[in-house]
Amino acid sequence: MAPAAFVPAPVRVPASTGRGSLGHVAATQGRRPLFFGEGVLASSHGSARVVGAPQMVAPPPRRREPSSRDTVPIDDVAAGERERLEANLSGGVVPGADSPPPPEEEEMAEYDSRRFSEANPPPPLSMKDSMDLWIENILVLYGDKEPRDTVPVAEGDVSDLMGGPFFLALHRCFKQYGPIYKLAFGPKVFIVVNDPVVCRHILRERSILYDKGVLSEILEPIMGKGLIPADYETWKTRRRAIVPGFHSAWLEFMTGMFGYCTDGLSEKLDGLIAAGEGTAPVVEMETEYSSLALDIIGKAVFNYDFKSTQTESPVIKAVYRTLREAEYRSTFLFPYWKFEPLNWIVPRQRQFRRDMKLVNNTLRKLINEAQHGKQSTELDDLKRRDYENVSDPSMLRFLVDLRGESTTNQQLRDDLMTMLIAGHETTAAVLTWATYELVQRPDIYARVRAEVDAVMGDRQSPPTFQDVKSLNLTRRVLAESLRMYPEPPLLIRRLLADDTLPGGEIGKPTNLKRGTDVFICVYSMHRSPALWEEPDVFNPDRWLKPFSNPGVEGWSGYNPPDPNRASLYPNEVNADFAFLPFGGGSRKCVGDQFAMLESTVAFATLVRRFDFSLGCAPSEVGVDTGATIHTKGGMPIRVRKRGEWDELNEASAKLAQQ
Ligand code: HEM
Repeated sequence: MAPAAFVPAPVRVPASTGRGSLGHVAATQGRRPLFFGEGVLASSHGSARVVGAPQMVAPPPRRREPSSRDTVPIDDVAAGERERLEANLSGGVVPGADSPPPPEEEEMAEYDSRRFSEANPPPPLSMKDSMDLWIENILVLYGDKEPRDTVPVAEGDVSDLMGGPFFLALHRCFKQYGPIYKLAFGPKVFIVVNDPVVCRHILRERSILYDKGVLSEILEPIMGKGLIPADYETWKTRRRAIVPGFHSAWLEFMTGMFGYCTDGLSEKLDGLIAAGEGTAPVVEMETEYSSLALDIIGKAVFNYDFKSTQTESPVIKAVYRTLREAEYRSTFLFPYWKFEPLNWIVPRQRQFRRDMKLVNNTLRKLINEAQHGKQSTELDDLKRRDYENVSDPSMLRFLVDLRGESTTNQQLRDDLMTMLIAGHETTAAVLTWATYELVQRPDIYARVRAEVDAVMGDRQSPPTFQDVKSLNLTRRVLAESLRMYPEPPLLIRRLLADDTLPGGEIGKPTNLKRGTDVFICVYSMHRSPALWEEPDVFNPDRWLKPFSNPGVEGWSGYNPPDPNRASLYPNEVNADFAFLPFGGGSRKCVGDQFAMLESTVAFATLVRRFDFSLGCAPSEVGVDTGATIHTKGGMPIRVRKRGEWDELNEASAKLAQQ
């Protein structure tokens, strides 16, 4: 791909805390890296061992036309997921893969990627693997060994990376070095990729070769063996059990619950407006969305009403601190909390232990109650359950009742905790940034309002599952928010066998050694001028147009989803891995449809009842990161009763004349 694609473009993001750019370009093979320093980013693991592995060059990725299996009808979400999963689990590389032909046995080295399949995963990394990779990197660093790849090395100082949100620092690197580059901290090397073809390879075609690496180490103390950090065998079993839980009857019932919980937030906003006595209050909406998402996920996952939009309790506080700790830890690439004495000395760690105890006790109680009322039921009967008339419609109940699934209470606790964390801040962030963008575009806001009015008619009740299917622009607004603010902005992987990344946009395959840590910077890919027209502009209508980029190898072009048949929301498949709001491949988010339905219902409900405008200058909204993209100091939104914001009314009037 021509380097011109990476001419720096102004990135329109809210004011960040980031500083300066990373020094100058280091030619790939020449100068040695770089970021010696505090070593904050050094991971304790992450190296590899190669036993005489011949370096293979993968064939160039073929252009892949979307096939019928790529689109998942919303009415059959769980079935589609299961089909995908079963195909993945049935052995061999994931279907649809541009995989090389099977090699001759004697050609295969110990960690040759082609040897492995879902049925025969690569062995976990050992200490020796880590040492081997470190030694190789040190030899390369001192010029005693040729690097095995030609990937540019981002040079600079570690403080350049640490001076603000990490993903923004990576985005600066992306603009300087292109779609694949390396961050090197002495002997510790991270490969950063932002190319759809390479992402497809890592997430789908060779997903078996990549585990969650440092992310698992960080999250394991909180999530245990939940899906995100779980070892492969546990993940395989639990994902099989959990995915069918998101079946369409349950999602439909949940849609009603999303509306019910949003009504709680609406009542609170009504109260604040009334208390303002004529002055529209400025409400910190990031916090409100966070409370709403907590209420929803608590009800959905274990039928627990946090009522956090209305009250505060010790459990809520403990949950929040635990969630914050999970986020805080995911910004550290060195798991210092694994050093046990610190857990007793550092006040933050002591607080964390107390919080975990309280949260675990609450979860244990709920799990015991669910086990008590266990009614072993076939999957098909669970999918036909009359959710309107069951006392506990939660995911926990489903997992306990599912016939043939027997698991420990500890595993259930880990499953629930993982879903609580994974489904909370992510959804809150989508709503926060969608609001931020929309209030700056009264023209689009007026159209969303008109759409919601048209679909809802005179009904005051929240949107239903059927309504969501008609809220086309509203759904595109949320998809566009996820493009501009992907949650999380980075995906983290570690390679478990030697592998060759396809050329992708840089046109050259890249050889990687077992143990290499890889970051997929989704944020950069979603804002790449090579893939998106005016990537920094909020334009929900971009999702209406098919487009393609012939400059990108393997790019088959984005196909807008067909609302009559396909997934209601743009996704990684119809965008051919250029859009990764929920990841992709076998580790794709299990809660994607749940989250999008939730955001659509909440957003439409609020748009119908209130006029939101920004309570400060756009540039005053700063960006920060944990696992998701947060604001630096909140999202101040002026809240008025519907019809009281003049600019929006004018835009609506103009729209009516057209
Ligand atoms: C807008 C909201 C959400 C976003 C943007 C989001 C995003 C993601 C992404 C990008 C991944 C893949 C991570 C990776 O590949 O490393 C993921 C995984 C996951 N998400 Fe979500 N998520 C959201 C909501 C939810 C909800 C509501 C739930 C549960 C109810 C959930 C549960 C999970 C789980 C369990 C995984 C791990 C899947 C696995 O490894 O098999 N997420 N999510």
